[in-house]
Amino acid sequence: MSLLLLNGPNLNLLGTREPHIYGADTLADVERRFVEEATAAGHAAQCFQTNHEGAMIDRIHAARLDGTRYIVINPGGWTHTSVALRDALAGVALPVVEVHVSNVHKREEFRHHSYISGIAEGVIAGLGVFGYSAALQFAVRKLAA
Ligand SMILES: O=C1C[C@@](O)(C(=O)O)C[C@@H](O)[C@@H]1O
Repeated sequence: MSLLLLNGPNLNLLGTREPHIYGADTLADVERRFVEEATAAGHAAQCFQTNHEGAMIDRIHAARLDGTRYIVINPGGWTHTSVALRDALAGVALPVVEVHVSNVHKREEFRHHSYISGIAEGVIAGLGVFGYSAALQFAVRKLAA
């Protein structure tokens, strides 16, 4: 296994949640595409979504030992609140790309700050669900370099 896609709280509602902001694709669509695109690029992939911060932190810790070489994460609302999530990602020392479906910088001010960006290799926001594919392509390139 080499690529890990993580989605935080409320992203299980993709496709039905505020579709004018997040679009019509579901999380299942996003995860299927991620695995297909990873496979096409010669990498295994796993996907995980949770609404529970401790469960996300446990999954990140497990990534140390399961062959994960790159993490793509949409931390959802934890982006703007969670030192613990940042510490978990920093703690496992795996490269991270942070993805936001919406352009958080165009939205409410409380969405402008991210606890995650400071430890991420890159940040993608506002490209819709294509952002996950862009992050994957970037990770694949980095792993080949
Ligand atoms: O849950 C989310 C989704 C989000 O991460 C995005 O994908 O645009 C943006 C966050 O501000 C929000 O809390």
